[in-house]
Amino acid sequence: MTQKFPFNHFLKLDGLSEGPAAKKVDVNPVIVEQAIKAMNVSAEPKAPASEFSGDELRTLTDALLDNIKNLINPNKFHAYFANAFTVSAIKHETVEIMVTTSFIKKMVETHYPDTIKQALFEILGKNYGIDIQVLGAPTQSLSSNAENILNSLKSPMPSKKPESVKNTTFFIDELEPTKDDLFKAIDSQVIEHQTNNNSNQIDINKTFNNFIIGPSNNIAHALSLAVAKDPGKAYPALYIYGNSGLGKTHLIHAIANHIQMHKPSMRICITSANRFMNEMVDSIIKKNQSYEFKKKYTEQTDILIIDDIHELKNKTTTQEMFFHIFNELIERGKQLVFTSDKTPKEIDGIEDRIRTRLSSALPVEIQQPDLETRIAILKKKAVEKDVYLSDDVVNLVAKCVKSNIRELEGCLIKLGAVTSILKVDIDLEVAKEHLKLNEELENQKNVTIETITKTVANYYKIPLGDIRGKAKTKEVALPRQVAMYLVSKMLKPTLKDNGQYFSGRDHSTVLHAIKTISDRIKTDGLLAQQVLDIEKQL
Ligand SMILES: Nc1ncnc2c1ncn2[C@@H]1O[C@H](COP(=O)(O)OP(=O)(O)OP(=O)(O)O)[C@@H](O)[C@H]1O
Repeated sequence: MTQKFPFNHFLKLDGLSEGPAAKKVDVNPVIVEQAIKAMNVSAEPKAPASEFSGDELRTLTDALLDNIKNLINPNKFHAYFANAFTVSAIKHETVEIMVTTSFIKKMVETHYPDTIKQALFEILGKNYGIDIQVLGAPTQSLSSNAENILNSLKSPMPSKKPESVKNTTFFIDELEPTKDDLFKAIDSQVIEHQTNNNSNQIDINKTFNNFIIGPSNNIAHALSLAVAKDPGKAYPALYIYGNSGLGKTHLIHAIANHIQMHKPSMRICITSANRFMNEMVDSIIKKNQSYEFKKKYTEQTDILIIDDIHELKNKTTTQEMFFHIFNELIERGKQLVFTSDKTPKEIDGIEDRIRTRLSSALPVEIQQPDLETRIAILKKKAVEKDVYLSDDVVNLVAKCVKSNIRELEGCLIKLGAVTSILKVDIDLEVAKEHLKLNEELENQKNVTIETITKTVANYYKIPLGDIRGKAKTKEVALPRQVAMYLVSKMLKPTLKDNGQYFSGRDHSTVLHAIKTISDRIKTDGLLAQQVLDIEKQL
């Protein structure tokens, strides 16, 4: 063997084998030795075996980990190196490295090749290439014998060690197959969050205070608050509708929490259409207590809130009961609130008399939140859940997850779990990897000042030239302001560039337009809706 680097030098370094980088675990040194030897047996007859012995490779691994530990963030070191990384061979000018999962291989290859090469240079005094493989994955140079031994290393060590190896310790904890378990733990935290549904009781965590308001939900929020402040009076029946995960359930719990706090004597009944049906079936069929059931909802309820009312479809007996309860509560001046993912017209399988009752309620839609609202929601939830996310990670997630706030929350839960379980900081790469986000795809939607202004012009049915031109009539003034507002919001150009496109208007005109529209959409529901519709088309 030709010694091509000062191995003797680094073998003499003090404390290498005691480096804090790796946790000590008990392993069978005979198996380890066999594994390392086997890894060096090439399936290709011409490929040379490692130029170094198992002991030397182990010492090199320790030295490398010690060195890398000083070069990178401790959390990242813990996640990608401390329990996951070993030098398996050195052939010619290349150091072969084994890691425990393909995710780690990808992260190390993407982010740390230079760090590893620098550390190798510092230890070995010369430049080496690196070749990273996943432990247990078939590689060209591993013989089947080596794979068998690696597999035996990956399975848990027998709890009883042979007498001869007691008290022997090596730094081989990268062989513990724990990463999969960790990822499963992360997934299960997300699933637990998604399926946690307590809507038969008032959820004290869903209040008006932590409901973020934006153009997509400001009217629903305002009407819900009005109902909560003056139940049974302002709007005796409110019907909140919109797609899944946009905050309907949050709002009904906010109403209930507000009433409970400010009018504690009022009796609130919050349920879902399915629970209402199950309770009814239970009380009528099993307990023969139809009267008690009806009494509970008519005489003992001041506020009846039913989530997912569309679930009444095709349930004739439940619809019948609901019809009577609805009428009686309205007659008594009580408050009713419903949510649904459909308008009353769109619900199939309900009787006309139910449809007309539901249609008599004040309808209000919650729409898909815009980017700013999504960012605000993420930031608020991150603080609530004590997960630190940098602004660029928040922006990335909000940009990629558009249609559902529950999904946005799911991302946050996942990132929180990644931080606490894998002990890594969340940066853009980690977020993209774990959430499988593709920012490039989002960016491919080529929104330009031209496309925004054309979309506004089409929406208001006026020629593009008029919006960009000098005319100051009422018909074009508002669309032009909307266009300037959207250009500023979506593209963030300078005020000068923004005005330039609109016949060279100056920065104060653009500033005035942006302020006018952003102020007005907070109070003018119609305009808020128009702006939202245009944004959706872009
Ligand atoms: N504007 C908002 N501010 C803060 N959190 C929100 C907002 N909108 C929705 N959320 C949160 O998003 C999650 C999903 O919302 P919610 O359960 O109210 O949706 P939904 O419209 O009732 O959906 P579904 O129809 O599937 O029941 C909840 O955890 C809720 O707290």
